[in-house]
Amino acid sequence: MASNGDSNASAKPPPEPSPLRKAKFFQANMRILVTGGAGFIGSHLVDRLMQNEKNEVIVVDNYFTGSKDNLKQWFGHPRFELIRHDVTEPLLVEVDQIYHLACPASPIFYKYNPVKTIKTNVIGTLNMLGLAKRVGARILLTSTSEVYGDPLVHPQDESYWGNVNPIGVRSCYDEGKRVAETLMFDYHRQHGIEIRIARIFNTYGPRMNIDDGRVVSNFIAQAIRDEPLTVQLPGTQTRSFCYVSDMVDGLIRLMEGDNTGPINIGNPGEFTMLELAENVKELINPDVQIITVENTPDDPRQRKPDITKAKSLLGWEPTIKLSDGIPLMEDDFRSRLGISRKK
Ligand SMILES: NC(=O)c1ccc[n+]([C@@H]2O[C@H](COP(=O)([O-])OP(=O)(O)OC[C@H]3O[C@@H](n4cnc5c(N)ncnc54)[C@H](O)[C@@H]3O)[C@@H](O)[C@H]2O)c1
Ligand SMILES: O=C(O)[C@H]1O[C@H](OP(=O)(O)OP(=O)(O)OC[C@H]2O[C@@H](n3ccc(=O)[nH]c3=O)[C@H](O)[C@@H]2O)[C@H](O)[C@@H](O)[C@@H]1O
Repeated sequence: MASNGDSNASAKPPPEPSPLRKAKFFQANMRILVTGGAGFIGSHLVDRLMQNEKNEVIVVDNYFTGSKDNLKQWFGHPRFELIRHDVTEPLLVEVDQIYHLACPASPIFYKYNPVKTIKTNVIGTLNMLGLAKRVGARILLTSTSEVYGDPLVHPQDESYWGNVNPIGVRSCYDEGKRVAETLMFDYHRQHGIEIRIARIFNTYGPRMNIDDGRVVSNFIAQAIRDEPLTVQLPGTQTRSFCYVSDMVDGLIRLMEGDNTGPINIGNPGEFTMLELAENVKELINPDVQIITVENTPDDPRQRKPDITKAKSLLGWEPTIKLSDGIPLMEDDFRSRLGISRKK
């Protein structure tokens, strides 16, 4: 039985998986559902899952922030299926594992339609838990460091309950994810569902939307286009940036391991936004200007994961440092923007 590393919270055994899983001559693949699989992290996760020829991957996505383009390498593949579907509606598929990522992640997108963001987090997670219960699937939720709000404890470990504004403009996302975590544990305790919760810290890499609005994609696109890097005030706020391949590795280890979580997955290297801008300037365009602009309400002032649990329970730690990850992302952005390096 899985544990959260501290105690065994489950009251019931998990539901039986499909009888096919125990069939003597069963040859078929592990069927894996990835919600939000057309998005940034989801599409990289799909690439990794598809490398294992025992996996069949089903993606559902409503394309709000994701794109079919991120998955075009798998179109027509016999082990791959893509369904346009909104997770706020029930879904009937027969699967063994569910990676539940569907949710807009960039603040400008999750604040665009906050009621829909809440519905996606609450009703969407409820629907995916209902599916997990019906078919006996293991389900992993991609929660967020935003459950810690504007943290008063630094770095953040999983035992910290957070400092979250329940009525602010970010609440649709951070409170939404907190309720999603609650639902996961209630289904685990009440129905024995096998759950996994990853608390993801800021992740970056190729395939982020160029106009995504998140800080790394903004700075890289601005540096390539020779536009000033917009550091939101005060500029001393910190974030810790994890390269997407490390993130995907952590998510798969969590899914395959024996611990429910929540487990922080992120890179503990901590940077102020001014330092990040200086790094991007140095690596991509030493002539670019750095300017300060107004910030948005409730922006967390500091963020850095304590990854002791990920190290000890998953044997995971990040391998790619920011100065190596930024050039990899620059290559992708340059090819999509059609702007080559200056000679
Ligand atoms: N990238 C990060 O730094 C980060 C940090 C913490 C948590 N997360 C979580 O990881 C997950 C993926 O984030 P991402 O950065 O890849 O974001 P993303 O916006 O690129 O991907 C989210 C995907 O979900 C889809 N989606 C949104 N609402 C949906 C709905 N109602 N029904 C079906 N599909 C829907 C979008 O179209 C998109 O393809 C999200 O759950 C996010 O909260 C990401
Ligand atoms: O890791 C997480 O848990 C969360 O991190 C991000 O949220 P946030 O850290 O606010 O992401 P950004 O919008 O990239 O902002 C990071 C910092 O950069 C600053 N920023 C942003 C954009 C910009 O152009 N300039 C700038 O200085 C912001 O003020 C903020 O302090 C993600 O977008 C969430 O989906 C995710 O859940």
